[in-house]
Amino acid sequence: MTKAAYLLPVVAAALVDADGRVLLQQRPEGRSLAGLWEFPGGKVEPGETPEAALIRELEEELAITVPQACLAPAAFASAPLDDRHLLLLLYITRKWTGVPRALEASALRWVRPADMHDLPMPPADRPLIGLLDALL
Ligand SMILES: Nc1nc2c([nH]c(=O)n2[C@H]2C[C@H](O)[C@@H](COP(=O)(O)OP(=O)(O)OP(=O)(O)O)O2)c(=O)[nH]1
Repeated sequence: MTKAAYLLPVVAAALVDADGRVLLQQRPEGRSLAGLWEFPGGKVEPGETPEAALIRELEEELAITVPQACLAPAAFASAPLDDRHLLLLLYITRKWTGVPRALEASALRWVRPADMHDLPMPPADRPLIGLLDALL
């Protein structure tokens, strides 16, 4: 059996608009995976629930507020990431307050899942595209 690497829990959101498009953000220069298009979110801090972490990240990154009841667990990804092992929990949300602004990302873009195949995304996100397409 392969020895498990240190698990890195990350939460992310597929914000879905009325046309079934999903908000992606571009990781800025100077960070790991720079230039790639990702789902907004980030690392779960020690002592934080996944949902609280996601609500915090969405405020910090996009200046939007999402009620916990509007976060629907949807899919996950499991992939090696450097010397750790990423466990990415993806939630779907269709309701939030505020207009998303790129406070940390270099750009935002609304994309249909079928069109995500043509965008550079982190390798862990690839299996999530088909799952999202089936769910939306
Ligand atoms: N938010 C988000 N992170 C993702 C996705 N796919 C993926 O591999 N990741 C990785 C990138 C990061 O290593 C980690 C998210 O943590 P973070 O966004 O808070 O990371 P960070 O830039 O602050 O820190 P670092 O990676 O530069 O060390 O998960 C995704 O779709 N959304």
